[in-house]
Amino acid sequence: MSDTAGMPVLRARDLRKEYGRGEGRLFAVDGVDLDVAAGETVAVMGPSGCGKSTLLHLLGGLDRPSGGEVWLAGDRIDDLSERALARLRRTAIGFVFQSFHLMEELTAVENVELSALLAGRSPRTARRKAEELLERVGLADRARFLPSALSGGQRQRVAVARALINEPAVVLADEPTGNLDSAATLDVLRLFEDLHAAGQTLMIVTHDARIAATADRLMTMRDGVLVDETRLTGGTTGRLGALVGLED
Ligand SMILES: Nc1ncnc2c1ncn2[C@@H]1O[C@H](COP(=O)(O)OP(=O)(O)OP(=O)(O)O)[C@@H](O)[C@H]1O
Repeated sequence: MSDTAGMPVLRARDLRKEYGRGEGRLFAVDGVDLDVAAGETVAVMGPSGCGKSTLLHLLGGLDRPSGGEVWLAGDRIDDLSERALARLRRTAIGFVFQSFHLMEELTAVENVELSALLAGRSPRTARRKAEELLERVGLADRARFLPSALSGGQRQRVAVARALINEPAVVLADEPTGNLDSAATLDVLRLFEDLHAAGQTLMIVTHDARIAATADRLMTMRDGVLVDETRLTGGTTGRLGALVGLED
């Protein structure tokens, strides 16, 4: 990686993604510029279909842009080879999805350590780090459970542990609480707040204003473009708890 002092962790310039041709052509992302600083939590909101997931996929190298540039930790990534991009996805970016995307036949600890093994860590190191992370997300006692024996909130916490295991420059979360009830939502939000407090750079796509309220910055998207940007005071669990209405 290049010298990253002062560089945003994530940068997009005139980022575009179009689908289809002719009459059916659709600009899912239509010229997005953004910078996310180290340690910042950014929330992205907007109506269904406005391009939020597409934007996140472009930023995380899950999808190729039709135009524009993506920079991660000082390096341009949109023009990398498939092989280099795959390595980057494994090591520099942590993804959290709405539907968790856990391997059903693997236990919680195996799901978490798999990412470290794929990134080339030794089995012993991968297991140790996976166990530490499960402890950090409050699931030390569920390490040997299969996903089917975990609640939605617990599954998402396993997914967050998995996203963190290779110490990514940024965690990209796409509707991380979209499948969760209020109590589980609060658990996952607390976890994101802990990550934020620990200096993890985070970008969270959400429909949930409570999540957005915990971010440093809220970006609003419409028809493939960022139409508004608001700097927030940054969330705390206490404020969040009050918002969710589940705490004193
Ligand atoms: N692979 C694809 N092929 C064609 N069109 C697509 C594809 N993926 C997304 N789109 C279209 O691009 C637009 C943006 O989709 P995207 O999933 O990014 O929106 P979103 O804001 O994340 O929506 P939601 O909030 O409902 O998840 C939509 O109109 C969608 O139908």
